Amino acid sequence: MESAITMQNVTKTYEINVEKKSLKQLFIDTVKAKEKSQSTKIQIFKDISFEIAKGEVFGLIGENGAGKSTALKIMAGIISPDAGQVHVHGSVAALLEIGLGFHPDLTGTENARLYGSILGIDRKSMKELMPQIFKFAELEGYEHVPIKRYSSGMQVRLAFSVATSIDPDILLLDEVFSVGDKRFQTKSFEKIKSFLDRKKTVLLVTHDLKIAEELCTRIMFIRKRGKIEIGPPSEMIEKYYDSLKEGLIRV
Ligand SMILES: Nc1ncnc2c1ncn2[C@@H]1O[C@H](COP(=O)(O)OP(=O)(O)OP(=O)(O)O)[C@@H](O)[C@H]1O
Repeated sequence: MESAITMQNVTKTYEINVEKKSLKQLFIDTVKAKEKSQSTKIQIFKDISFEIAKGEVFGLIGENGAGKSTALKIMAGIISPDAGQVHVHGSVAALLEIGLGFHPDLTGTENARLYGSILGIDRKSMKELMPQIFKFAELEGYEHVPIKRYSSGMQVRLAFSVATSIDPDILLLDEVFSVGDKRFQTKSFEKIKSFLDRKKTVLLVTHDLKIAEELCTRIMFIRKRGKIEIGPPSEMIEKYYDSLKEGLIRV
């Protein structure tokens, strides 16, 4: 198996401030060199290891707050784990939040160019790609309109189109199908499947289990408190349903 991503013994903890202080109090504390306000730690993952093969559409499912986006952000190199190692083989394009990185006052073209440059695509190649980017996104005519005039669906379509048009080795998608209409969804599925045909790797966070089952080759089910299980889509989805049922019974 040729590996696209490996995570080895990864641990991730977030620190959150529990004490609410006014700005004035924070200033006084700083001047008096008082101890930092109280914080609490939440552990998302403890010592997790797994490998994603080249050519997989790998799904991440689990309840709200389980750590799906955190896992994706670690793999995209946006956040670092506290311990452990992450190895990524190939170029990565990440679509993590609606309009992530889009500047409201810049036009669609300017934002696409900026996004491309962040992903390491030179200006000339981006210029050549621009017509097909706007065509796939069904945004022809909106090239020079500021992003703040785009609907959230239009922004996602543009971001998806840029990320897929630059043809990365690994594509990370976080909940991109919750926006956009059915027809665009179908078109996006085809695009993802074409990635699969060309041995590219796609990582997909979704709450839509039908989409997960249709698209994924394997699924990682993240339980609360960071326990992970990886297996065939139908098996993992069943486990997720069972855990949701257990949760309801407890409530
Ligand atoms: N920057 C941060 N600082 C502190 N805590 C955070 C931070 N980012 C996420 N968290 C917390 O970490 C946990 C996991 O968050 P994450 O966004 O990874 O979950 P998720 O499974 O993607 O959730 P959802 O399905 O709701 O998007 C949550 O409890 C969240 O509040």
